[in-house]
Amino acid sequence: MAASVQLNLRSFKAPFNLKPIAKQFSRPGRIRCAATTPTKRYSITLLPGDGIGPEVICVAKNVLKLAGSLEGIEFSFQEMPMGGAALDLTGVPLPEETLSAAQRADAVLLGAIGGYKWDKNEKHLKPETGLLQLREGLKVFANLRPATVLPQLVDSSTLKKDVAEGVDLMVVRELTGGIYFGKPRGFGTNEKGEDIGFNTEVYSTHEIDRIARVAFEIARKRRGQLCSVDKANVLEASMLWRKRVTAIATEYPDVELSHMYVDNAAMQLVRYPKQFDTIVTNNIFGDILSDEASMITGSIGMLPSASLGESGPGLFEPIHGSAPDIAGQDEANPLATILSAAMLLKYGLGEANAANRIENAVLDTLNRGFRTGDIYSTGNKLVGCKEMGEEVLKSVDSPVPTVI
Ligand SMILES: NC(=O)c1ccc[n+]([C@@H]2O[C@H](COP(=O)([O-])OP(=O)(O)OC[C@H]3O[C@@H](n4cnc5c(N)ncnc54)[C@H](O)[C@@H]3O)[C@@H](O)[C@H]2O)c1
Ligand SMILES: CC(C)[C@H](C(=O)O)[C@@H](O)C(=O)O
Ligand SMILES: [Mg+2]
Repeated sequence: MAASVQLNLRSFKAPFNLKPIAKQFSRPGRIRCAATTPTKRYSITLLPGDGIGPEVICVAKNVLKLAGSLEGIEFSFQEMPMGGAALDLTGVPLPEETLSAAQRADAVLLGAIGGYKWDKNEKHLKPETGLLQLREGLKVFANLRPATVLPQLVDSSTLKKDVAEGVDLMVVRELTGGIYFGKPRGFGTNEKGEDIGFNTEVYSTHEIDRIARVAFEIARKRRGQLCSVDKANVLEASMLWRKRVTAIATEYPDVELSHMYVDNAAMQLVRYPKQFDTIVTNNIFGDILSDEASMITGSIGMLPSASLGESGPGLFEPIHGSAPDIAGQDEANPLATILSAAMLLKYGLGEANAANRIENAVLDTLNRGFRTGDIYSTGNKLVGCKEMGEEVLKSVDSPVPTVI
């Protein structure tokens, strides 16, 4: 039973009132036959990808399906190839059919992509390039990566209990700009005839302003503190970042803004993570800091994410990768993907009740002592990916209190 479930799920509350993005939270769903069957129907594009991707997606799909059905929601799932799986099948990491299926869907749930097999591929034939093309193609510029230390998992944190306990932060990562997409980039030769590789960190005012506004909106709905992380002591793109975030702050007098250099932020995250409420940062710093933040919570296998744009479907994925070292062994922790499905319901479809069912079920499963290897501590029940999924399904099925 989930009656004892207690958690500050602040990180999961719909964070925006930005008008364009807010549409995604209130999307009513399509009524198939309103008079007699109040079933809401949504189409979900599933992109299992590579490595542990298909394992965690299989589990999360079942959880999504059950939580939806208990709230009168029916899903039609369309599974499409992506990443290495798509390379093997079609020769490209993001086939046009996959992108257009994702664009047409109500929401997209991705497992993970990548693996040793494709590591030496040319850039345009890497699974990771497909992921960047997908994010760009869906125009999902705002990547929300909540990191919450669940009371049940304090002992799984690599940090001391008193440092980890109560951590509840949100990394707002800019996702479609910066060094990942900047030009020029490529390979060449320098004046000494040596090979060089180069990338460009570039941000425009527009790109910074829109992600800053998303972050301020989120901070406003959380504890009212926003820390902008940059490298403005060295990088021009960060100098503009700091200037624009400071300018946008005037629209949010109720939010307390601070700035921090990324090297210090990396250190502060393990020194005293409770100082952070909402962090806003660029694409690459957000990638790195969110992996770091995940370990405070116990495992990278716990962290979900939501990537949202101004319109169109959101993209929901765990922050971890394809974990080739444990792929195919039923060892993966599926909770990050299950919690990403909860974010899909809440942020992508505006279905907060079904999302709460999933979040509560995850807590209930942890309360009942089930743990995959990455979050295992003595006295708990060690299970694999599939069994963890089955236990979450049992918890979804039982009555759960609504989380406020
Ligand atoms: N969004 C994505 O699809 C994504 C994200 C990160 C990395 N990648 C790709 O994944 C591949 C592997 O990258 P990596 O090893 O640097 O990162 P990774 O996140 O795949 O794995 C890092 C470590 O965390 C563990 N881990 C990750 N997810 C786990 C889970 N759910 N349960 C238990 N343990 C888990 C792995 O076993 C590994 O030891 C690379 O090809 C990389 O490009 C993809
Ligand atoms: C696989 C890679 C392109 C991706 C990123 O860097 O964004 C991953 O690390 C992530 O965090 O989703
Ligand atoms: Mg990453």
